[in-house]
Amino acid sequence: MDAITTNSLSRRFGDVNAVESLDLTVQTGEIYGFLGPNGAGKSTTINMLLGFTPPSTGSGTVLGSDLEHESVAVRQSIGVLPEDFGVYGRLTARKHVRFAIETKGANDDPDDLLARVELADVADRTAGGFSTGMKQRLALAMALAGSPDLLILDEPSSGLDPNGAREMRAIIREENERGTTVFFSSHVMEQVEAICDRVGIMRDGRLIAEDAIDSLKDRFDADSRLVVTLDTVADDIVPTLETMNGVTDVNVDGNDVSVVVADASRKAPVIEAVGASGVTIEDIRIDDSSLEDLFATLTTGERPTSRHAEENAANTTQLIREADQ
Ligand SMILES: Nc1ncnc2c1ncn2[C@@H]1O[C@H](COP(=O)(O)OP(=O)(O)OP(=O)(O)O)[C@@H](O)[C@H]1O
Repeated sequence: MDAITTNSLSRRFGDVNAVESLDLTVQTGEIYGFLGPNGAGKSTTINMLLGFTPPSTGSGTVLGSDLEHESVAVRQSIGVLPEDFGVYGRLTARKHVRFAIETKGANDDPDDLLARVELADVADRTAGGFSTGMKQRLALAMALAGSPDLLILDEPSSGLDPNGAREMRAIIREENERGTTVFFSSHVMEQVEAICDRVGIMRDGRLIAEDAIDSLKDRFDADSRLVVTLDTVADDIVPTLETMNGVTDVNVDGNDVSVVVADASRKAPVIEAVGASGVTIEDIRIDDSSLEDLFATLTTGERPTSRHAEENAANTTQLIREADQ
């Protein structure tokens, strides 16, 4: 049995097709990253999986239960970290987790779950005063109650500092090793690339690509970037490289010449051409296309150049900064 299946699942809000004809299969035991830019339809999909938002058309199952007509059974059997988790301000962290355990009919020790998310020290504090990251950790502890077979996490690293994000990844891996299927949405590519078996990429309500990350990179013929550090950068190096077959972009930053090649086999001729210009090569670094570049390619329709990749990296940094605040 697959953990999640959807069949032409669609949801309209007025004129907006938030999700359109979504056919999704999440296999039991995998970590599936559900990607897409803001407004792509990720949360609407998750809300339909959880029975919070009824589909306009289409159907689906979660752990074998119908998402529309058996949503209580669905929510009972899975662990959920919702997008906007609201705490009960006057209840302690322990009471939150105890409530989740009771709801699931489980017998976990609340303090064990709080320890897993590094909140053991604040178990007796009321959650109203928790920071965004602490609330996110508390939500994760609640999602883990009852050792669910499926975790559905909406932007799990949102609000977490880099340490928190790393711990979140470690918990996801541990749960997965225990046999839990994990479905999580994100627009922070680094999170996804680090832990997912497969990813699905949404754009404007549609699933535009779905595969293992390496297969996606191969399929979309992802770029490779080569950074060559020289003792001096000759004036004619950029025009020489730009006219070479397979070179899509050249940039100079100090003594670094960054060259993007559309096909990995074009790297060697680039290095030869640089060497033949009479300068000394001090270092060579190869940066194969990251998921960030691939994401930009698929979700903006543009083929990313180095500049785009830098902007994407800056966006990621900005997201992480925002998450830290
Ligand atoms: N309750 C609603 N009423 C009206 N429009 C909605 C509603 N919920 C979602 N939408 C619209 O549906 C589209 C998809 O939104 P959704 O929240 O699913 O995207 P998302 O991929 O989760 O985005 P984000 O990464 O920003 O959370 C957007 O255009 C959004 O404005």
